Amino acid sequence: MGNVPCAVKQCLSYQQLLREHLWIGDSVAGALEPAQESAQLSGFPEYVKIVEVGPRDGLQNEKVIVPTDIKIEFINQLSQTGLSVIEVTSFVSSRWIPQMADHTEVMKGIHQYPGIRYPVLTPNLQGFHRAVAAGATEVSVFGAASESFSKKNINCSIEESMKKFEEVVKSARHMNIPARGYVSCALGCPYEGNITLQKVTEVSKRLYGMGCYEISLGDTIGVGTPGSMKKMLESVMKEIPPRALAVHCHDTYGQALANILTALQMGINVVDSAVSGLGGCPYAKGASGNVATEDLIYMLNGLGVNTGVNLYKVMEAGDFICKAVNKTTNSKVAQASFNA
Ligand SMILES: CC(C)(COP(=O)([O-])OP(=O)([O-])OC[C@H]1O[C@@H](n2cnc3c(N)ncnc32)[C@H](O)[C@@H]1OP(=O)([O-])[O-])[C@@H](O)C(=O)NCCC(=O)NCCSC(=O)C[C@@](C)(O)CC(=O)[O-]
Repeated sequence: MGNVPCAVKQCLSYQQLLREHLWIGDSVAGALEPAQESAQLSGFPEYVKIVEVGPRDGLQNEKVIVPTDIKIEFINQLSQTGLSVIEVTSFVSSRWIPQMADHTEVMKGIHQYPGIRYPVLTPNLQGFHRAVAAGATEVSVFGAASESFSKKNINCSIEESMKKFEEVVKSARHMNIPARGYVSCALGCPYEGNITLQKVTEVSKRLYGMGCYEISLGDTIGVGTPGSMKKMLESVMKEIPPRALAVHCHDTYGQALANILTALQMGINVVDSAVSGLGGCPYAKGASGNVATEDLIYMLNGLGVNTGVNLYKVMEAGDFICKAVNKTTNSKVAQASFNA
């Protein structure tokens, strides 16, 4: 878009610019548009499912409470992008996470489109029952491989958390509600530093064994590297098949895309990300946002991997939420596109 004259740019909305001029440069065109089947590179999955966590992980750490109608509009916009999974909110204590206090209103207010799943976080039975009453049809329990993080985040030990999660997953199963499991601190803990591979594997195995259909391995503080990601996955994959694993990478040290690439090469085909790279856990101080969905799609398009997601529409949703929360996007792709 560098060759679009400035005067022209000012007359056009960014949507027009995106639609009409962004793909002028041949070098980026291949990655902005979904790849042709023939462009598929070997060694990567044909399709990657993106789990969009922006409305939940992306917003939970925002200090200023985002109005409920903005959250609903944000989720409704994301539903128009081709994403098949959008994590919408958390049924947690509003004393712990004030930003998620409107979980019921958000859940009831969004338009739930057929074919799209809208999971929510539920740490215990109380949260689960409230989520179901609000219309949730998929839930996630969220544990940690670090004792200290578990206590800080959900106020109980790993062992205690497993008992609560078992109750949730059992109840979910009786109601035919799929349950996903998170393992935080899979590549490092803000309180304990290194976490052993054995512990990450053990917690993952327990969540999988109790009936979580997918285990999302969280680099909560974004300290992982392709090397540590590889070792961690090798260990976890001894117990859980790759098709039941996802990666959830924060980008604090700028390694998220490289870590995801490593995971893809190892057979993972589910990746969590947040529009505009929003996000962070209030109990993981200093950690930056998730990998930006825009950057992930750009990379996957370039690899010839199908996601079914429209990058332009995701950028528009990212622009909407960034303006609403008065933030600049952390997505490099969005920055390059809007500033070009
Ligand atoms: C887990 C709790 C609720 C335990 O909180 P607690 O204080 O230990 O709970 P409790 O069972 O002792 O009950 C105390 C009070 O909390 C209430 N309570 C109890 N449960 C609920 C509930 N579900 N919803 C609403 N209220 C609840 C309960 O009713 C009671 O209210 P009171 O009688 O005092 O008025 C609390 O610690 C909490 O809410 N923590 C927030 C955790 C959180 O949301 N963290 C961020 C998400 S995790 C994350 O970001 C990481 C991830 C997933 O993205 C992956 C990665 O990056 O690694």
